[in-house]
Amino acid sequence: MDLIARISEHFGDSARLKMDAMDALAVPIALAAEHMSECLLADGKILSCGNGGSAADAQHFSSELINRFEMERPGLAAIALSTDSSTLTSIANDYDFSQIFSKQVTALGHAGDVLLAISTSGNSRNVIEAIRAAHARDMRVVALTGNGGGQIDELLRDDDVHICVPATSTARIQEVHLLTIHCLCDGIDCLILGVE
Ligand SMILES: O=C(CO)[C@@H](O)[C@H](O)[C@H](O)[C@H](O)COP(=O)(O)O
Ligand SMILES: [Zn+2]
Repeated sequence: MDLIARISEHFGDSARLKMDAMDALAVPIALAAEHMSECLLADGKILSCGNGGSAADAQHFSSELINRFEMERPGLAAIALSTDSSTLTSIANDYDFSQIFSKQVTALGHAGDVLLAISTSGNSRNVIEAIRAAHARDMRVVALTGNGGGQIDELLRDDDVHICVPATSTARIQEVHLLTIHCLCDGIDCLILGVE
């Protein structure tokens, strides 16, 4: 087993995908940053959700809004829906795992808020139900997906934003999702602080 060769391949694949995806993703990422900054400036908040690595991404994003990214600014309103073990276990136990995010969206979401829905396959039931709940609350959705967007692609509305990574490997898609999240944080900071 030539581990060095495998590592070189991972680095090469990841770097190539990032460069290849830039043309397709720059416009929807910029649009998502505009929607999110408008929402935050209007006293709205951003809810975020996902499973596994995408749960970590949802938390990563909300912590960079609540605390800071790279520029000094006031904290921004964001809640990751994957963090409260009492809420998550009681919803999964009493109802169904597919409702762990949607019940939180219904309880916490208001018209004008934004849901950042993260799924590499686009097919995770609990993320799909969260999107349905956001629409029912008149919230906009920013979907971060891959694999063609799966069922989430069919669910999104015209005023939602779909950032779909053109890849099939979960790991590679997640790597572009993290870069996208940092672009969103930077875009939000620039728009809110009026950086030229
Ligand atoms: O991080 C990884 C694999 O890299 C996994 O934990 C992955 O996030 C989980 O399998 C998720 O359940 C996949 O869900 P999704 O991205 O398809 O919505
Ligand atoms: Zn970060």
